[in-house]
Amino acid sequence: MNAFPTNASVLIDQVTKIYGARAALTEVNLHLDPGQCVALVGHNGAGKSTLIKLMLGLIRPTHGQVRLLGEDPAGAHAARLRRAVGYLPENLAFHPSLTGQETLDFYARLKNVARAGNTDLLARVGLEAEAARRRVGTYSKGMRQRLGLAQALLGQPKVLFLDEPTTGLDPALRQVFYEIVQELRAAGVTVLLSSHALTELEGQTDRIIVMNRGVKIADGTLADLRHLADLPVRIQATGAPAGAVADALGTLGQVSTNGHAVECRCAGGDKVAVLRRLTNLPLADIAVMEPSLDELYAHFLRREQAA
Ligand SMILES: Nc1ncnc2c1ncn2[C@@H]1O[C@H](COP(=O)(O)OP(=O)(O)OP(=O)(O)O)[C@@H](O)[C@H]1O
Repeated sequence: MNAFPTNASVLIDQVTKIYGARAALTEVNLHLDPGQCVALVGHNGAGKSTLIKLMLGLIRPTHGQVRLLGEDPAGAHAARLRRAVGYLPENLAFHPSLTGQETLDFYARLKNVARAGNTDLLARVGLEAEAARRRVGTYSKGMRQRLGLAQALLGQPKVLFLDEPTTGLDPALRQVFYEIVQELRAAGVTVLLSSHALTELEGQTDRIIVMNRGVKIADGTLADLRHLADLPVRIQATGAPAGAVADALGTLGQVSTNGHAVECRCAGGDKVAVLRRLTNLPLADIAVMEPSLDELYAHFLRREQAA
């Protein structure tokens, strides 16, 4: 475990998990630090849920070690450790005849934490008194997801695992959701969220871990992943003819037309030089489009399949 920082909230050290003849995870190494929001992305069956279950101590690795807040999450102190952890599963089913307040009180008892702050916790996730008094059976998908988040926040966890937390939420609610995640991160909470919604993760997470068929294939900040992938940057310019743009760029980039704009593609390392040349032209507007997380993800998968 020496390669990992000692203050990491979660350590996954050379972990392999085998079910029958199938390896769900193969020699995975990763660590999550306090105050970090990390996205775990990958296709269906990539091993995301298996990783979260290992971190929660719900299953044990076939090989390797898992540490949660410095301890074995499936070891002797599992019950105490779980109080320091919040988990929002992908599909959380609540009893329809309980109210929101009763549901949260029920989970507080299960987790053995005080119920005193539950009304405030419900308000924090946007379930005010009237909503908290309603039966969960009458809740919208968004309200159920808010209640799920409140359940995960019980006991002020130090580590939070959120499995596909924004699926089915409208954009406004997603915004609220990410605001809460930012507050938690600022308070030093470690947040791991698994998601298929790559575009919305941009700007919300400190790091992105890409899984494919049980193997970690990329791990870094968006800037790290962009640097590693070295995909072309697209620059759209309007107001100058394509010929003039192509002449200005020479061999620095490829030029095509996209509607009324001229699009230049260039290597990330040539971006600044290309912009310098373009700004000598009488442009009306210019936009730089870095490779999106979707494009990076597709790139890492392609690279893996080609290997
Ligand atoms: N309890 C189990 N028994 C047998 N195989 C399992 C079990 N749990 C997971 N697997 C297998 O392990 C692999 C990884 O599954 P996992 O659920 O971790 O993927 P995932 O990335 O969470 O997928 P999804 O996005 O669909 O939730 C898959 O091939 C899956 O079929």
